[in-house]
Amino acid sequence: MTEIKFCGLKTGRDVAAAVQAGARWTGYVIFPASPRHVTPALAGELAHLAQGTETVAVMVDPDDALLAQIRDAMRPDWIQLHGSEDPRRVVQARAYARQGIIKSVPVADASDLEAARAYDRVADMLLFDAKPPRGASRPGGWGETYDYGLLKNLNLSVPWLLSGGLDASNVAAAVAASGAKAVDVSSGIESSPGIKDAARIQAFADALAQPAPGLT
Ligand SMILES: O=C(O)c1ccccc1N[C@@H]1O[C@H](COP(=O)(O)O)[C@@H](O)[C@H]1O
Repeated sequence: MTEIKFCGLKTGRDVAAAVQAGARWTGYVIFPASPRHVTPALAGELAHLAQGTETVAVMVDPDDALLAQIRDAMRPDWIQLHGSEDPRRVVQARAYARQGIIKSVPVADASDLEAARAYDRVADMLLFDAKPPRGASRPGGWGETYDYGLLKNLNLSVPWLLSGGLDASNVAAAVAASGAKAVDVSSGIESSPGIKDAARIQAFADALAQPAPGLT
C-alpha cells in the first residue's frame, strides 16, 4: 500500500477529508507567503483533530524562536524543512519534533539527486519535490512536475516521499515510474490555491488503490 501525506490543510473540513481518505501524514504549512499558511496556534488545533495521523509542520528556514513556537503550539510528530537548511541545521531542528525531520530536496535532473546524499541518515526522511519556478515566492506547492523516473533505484538509508505536481490523474503512474512507497500532495487536491477539495482528496486516495495505467 502506498502511504499518503496530504499537505497544506487549513480547516477542520480539510483534516476530516484527509483522515477519511486514509492519510498516514497530515501537513500544515507555516510560511506566511503561502496561500496554505496557518498560524502555529491554528496548526495546533488542526493537528489535534487529525486523530490517527502523524502530523507534519512544514517550515522554510525557520529560526529557533519559530521552531520553539511550533513545538509548544502543535507538538508535531515531524517537521518538514522545505528551505535551504544545511545538514547541521537539520540536526539542530530535530530537537523540536517528536519523531524527526523530513528534509525536502528540489529535483529537476539527475544531478540534483546527489544533494540528497548529504542528508541521508541526517534527516529521518527525505521528500523529493520539483524545483519551484524561477523567482517564486515560496519553495513548494506549485504543482510542478519532473521526471519521476529519476528516483527509481535510489539507494538511500532513510525512507523517502515522492512529491511535486501529483494529482489523481498521474499519481499511479508516478509511483510506478519512481518506485515510491509514499507520496505527498498539496495543490493537486485543491480547487484553487489554498482551497482543498474533499472530492479531490478522496479521488487521489482512490487512484492509488487502482492498478497503475499499463499495468494489470
Ligand atoms: O504548499 C506550499 O505553499 C508550500 C509552501 C512552502 C513550502 C512548501 C510548500 N508546499 C510543499 O510543496 C510540495 C509539493 O506541492 P504540490 O503537490 O506540487 O503542490 C509539498 O511537499 C508541500 O508540502
